[in-house]
Amino acid sequence: MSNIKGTLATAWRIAAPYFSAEDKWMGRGLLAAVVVIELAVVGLSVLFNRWNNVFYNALQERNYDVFTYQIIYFCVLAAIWIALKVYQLYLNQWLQIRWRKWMTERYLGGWLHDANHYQMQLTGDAADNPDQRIAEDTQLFVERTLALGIGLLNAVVTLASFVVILWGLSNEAPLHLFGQDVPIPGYLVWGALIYAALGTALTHWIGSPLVDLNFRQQRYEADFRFNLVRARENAEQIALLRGEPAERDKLSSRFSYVAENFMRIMSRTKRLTAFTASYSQASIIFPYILVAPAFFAQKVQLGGMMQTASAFGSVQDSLSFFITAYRTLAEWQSVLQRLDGFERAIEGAATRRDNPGVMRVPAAAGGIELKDLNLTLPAGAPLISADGFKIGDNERTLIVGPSGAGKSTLFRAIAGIWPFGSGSIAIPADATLMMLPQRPYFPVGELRAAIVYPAESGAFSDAQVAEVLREVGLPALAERLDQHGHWNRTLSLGEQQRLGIARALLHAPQYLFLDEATASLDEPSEAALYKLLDRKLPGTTIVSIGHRSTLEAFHQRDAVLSRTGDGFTLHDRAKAAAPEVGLAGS
Ligand SMILES: Nc1ncnc2c1ncn2[C@@H]1O[C@H](COP(=O)(O)OP(=O)(O)OP(=O)(O)O)[C@@H](O)[C@H]1O
Repeated sequence: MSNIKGTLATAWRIAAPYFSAEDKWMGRGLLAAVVVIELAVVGLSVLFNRWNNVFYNALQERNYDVFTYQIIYFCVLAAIWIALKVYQLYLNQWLQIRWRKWMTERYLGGWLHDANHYQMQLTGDAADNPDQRIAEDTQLFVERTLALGIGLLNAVVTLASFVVILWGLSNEAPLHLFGQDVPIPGYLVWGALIYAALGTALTHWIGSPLVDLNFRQQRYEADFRFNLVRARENAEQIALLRGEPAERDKLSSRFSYVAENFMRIMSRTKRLTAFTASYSQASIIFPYILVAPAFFAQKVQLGGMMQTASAFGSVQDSLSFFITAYRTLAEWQSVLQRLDGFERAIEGAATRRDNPGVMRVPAAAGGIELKDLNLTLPAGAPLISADGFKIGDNERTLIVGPSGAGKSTLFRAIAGIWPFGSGSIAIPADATLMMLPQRPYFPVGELRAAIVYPAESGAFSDAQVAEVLREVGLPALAERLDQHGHWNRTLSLGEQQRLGIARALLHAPQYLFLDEATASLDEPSEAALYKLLDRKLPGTTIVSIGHRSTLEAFHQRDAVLSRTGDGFTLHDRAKAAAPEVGLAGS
């Protein structure tokens, strides 16, 4: 019971916000229309039920006039029923797409707000495969919630209407056993109730493992898809390393989880279907068995018996709602669990972002200052400490240190996406920062948009883009600005790094952080790019991470991460006299 309450509370938490959002009037209006149509459909089924009585009596009495009248009456009812069904589906789908659009935008907003998506990945929150949650689960949630909600409404209203009819029919055709009337008021209603209650309990008993199995199935499918995408994205590496057999084994093993779990679903579904199919077949003859004694004792006409069978069928259908909807319910519950986990993961990421261990505070003066900073890994192991380390405006600083010391993590903390640790990073309010990694990201699409990312495609003129391309040594690309492509795949890493510098030149941030951003270039090209940065971005503070000693010449200041205890400490290194070819004054 508490499980049902919990599930309904979760469903409400996920579903309700749409109906009080900006689109609420449209959403409520469409929902109301769908509900009203459903009620009208139930009303029609009551009329159809009465029609049974009159129609079959006319047949029994061979009354041609009543027969033809009833055929015409049936056609009118059927025409109205068809129109209602058509519009019910149409309006239902209209509501589905509006609701889903709203939910998708909300989830995209939460997931891609600040660095929530990164935080969720960092801590491995219970939100594997967000793509599946946003794309597939929202669609399933909206569709299944409406199907189940409307189905339940239909079941309740049908039950109420037909219980009354069945009660009346029980009086018309009293239970007749062994030549005697057995006066049980509403015995047809009780018969239907007992029959459905037994069926529901057995269905739940057989089908309950399906909830968990469906949940797992979705996860295995998503894992398999994710690994296929990774293999596609890393095709070159896999081909160069001749990693195909390893990939094939890995993918086959992922798929074996999909197949094994599916086999379990199949065997469970087989048992469930065997039961539900027998149950629904039995329910066709069950009412005749109940009424037959009264019919053969001439206590009731053929029409009465047919009406009873039809009413019994309706009561039976509505009471068996849970049985027929069991698979949908199981799937719906898994979808609920996944969306709930996703919403919680977004909330968790937002809470961590709002209460980070590492505070970013506005710097009173210019520059960036690391105060009593202790960065840790997500699990709490110490990584870097730095206290009173200040990077002055316009300064060019090179940070060196052993691999894995935490240099990139320091950049992440300065960018505000690494919350683990303590202390603070003072940085001017509204400062513009740009991080250039070793492997810059270019969205798939037009080259122009890939270069100016994350700005809009038209934020810079073609002349500006062409100019920086020429300066970074890629003049040929200026001819291809309109071309669509997967630039991370087609351009060499060196070209990608040049494009990264081009992006920095266009955006001209106040603070530019280069994390081995020129490491794939030869030393003369790297030197040329650093000189270009110095010339074109005179007001920009530059902090670089690099392993090459030749980089020192382009920075006024060297900082080093050296091991102290379990972690590393950031401190200045006395700079050896370097030839004046560097940025400062070259
Ligand atoms: N999300 C994470 N979860 C756990 N450990 C992490 C995570 N991200 C980074 N690390 C670990 O933190 C340490 C520092 O990583 P970081 O990338 O900052 O090193 P780095 O000094 O930039 O190394 P390199 O010079 O090789 O690029 C590494 O040991 C890395 O394995």
